[in-house]
Amino acid sequence: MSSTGHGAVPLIELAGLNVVLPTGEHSEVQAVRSVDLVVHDGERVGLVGESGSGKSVTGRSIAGLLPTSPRVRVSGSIRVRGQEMVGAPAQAWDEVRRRTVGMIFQDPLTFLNPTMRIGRQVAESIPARRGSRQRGSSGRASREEAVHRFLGQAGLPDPAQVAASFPHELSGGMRQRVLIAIAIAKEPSLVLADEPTTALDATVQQHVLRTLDETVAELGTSLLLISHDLAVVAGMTDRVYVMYAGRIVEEGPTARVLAEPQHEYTRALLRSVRSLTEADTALYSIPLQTRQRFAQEASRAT
Ligand SMILES: Nc1ncnc2c1ncn2[C@@H]1O[C@H](COP(=O)(O)OP(=O)(O)OP(=O)(O)O)[C@@H](O)[C@H]1O
Repeated sequence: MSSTGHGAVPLIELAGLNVVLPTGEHSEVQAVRSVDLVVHDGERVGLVGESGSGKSVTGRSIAGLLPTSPRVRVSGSIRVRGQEMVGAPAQAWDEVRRRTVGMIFQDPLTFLNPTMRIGRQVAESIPARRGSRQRGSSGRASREEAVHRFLGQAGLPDPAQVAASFPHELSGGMRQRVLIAIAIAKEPSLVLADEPTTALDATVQQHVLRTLDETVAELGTSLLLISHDLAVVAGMTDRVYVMYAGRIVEEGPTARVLAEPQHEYTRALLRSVRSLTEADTALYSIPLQTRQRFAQEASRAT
């Protein structure tokens, strides 16, 4: 039993992970350096750090979505439910993405197929095993019902209309909710959200984060939330990793890390949030409910 009281096999376990990426014909960058990171079932974990610190490359490693160039070098260990994935065949990664990890990225337009109606894109991420029992028109009807339910769960007010739309017909906030619907339709064990609201304006950010917060809670899935915004991560996670220059520099319960940051870089991140708070613009992106929870946890931790 681990110190966090969870079972012995974590959902995700990175151990000593290194990732080197080519940046030019004769140059490369080590984006991830000796990273240890664990996500247990049902946990909400944050990965925070400034732009370029290696968060996305870490997230992509977990989803098997690193660039395919032979010059990409990955060493160390990536375990998904105990199964070693470094060096695993592409089909094994397909399986992880189909069953275990649902992803939400910053830019929905690069993820969505522009020529396919939203309904079909959501339907395609529903595992086949669920539709296979009912064939024919009743199977189609129940699939359509499921698509509408997932779109509704992701906070889209008129699921039927959204399902009939193409991506370009929706607003940025709606497209981001579609990504949430696609991610949860797989009933994944982990929702991996990489800067899910960074491209949205503040009010829409707040709504989308609240939806993500509620949906993850409702489904009981784990969450790995990647963000440069400490305020967002503070409001939605129980444990946080702080990343700087490819390394994890600090890890712990979110409330403790915020209340007693050990690393100078974490203190600097916190100072930037606090100075924004003074200007009354910080925490703008945190849903009210989670902001209150953060405030309570922070006061308990001090
Ligand atoms: N496909 C890629 N090819 C080459 N280098 C890359 C690639 N993706 C990221 N990098 C480099 O890896 C390092 C880490 O980038 P990463 O995107 O993980 O940072 P990040 O913390 O997620 O920041 P951001 O939020 O800006 O994406 C950076 O030096 C970046 O330039």
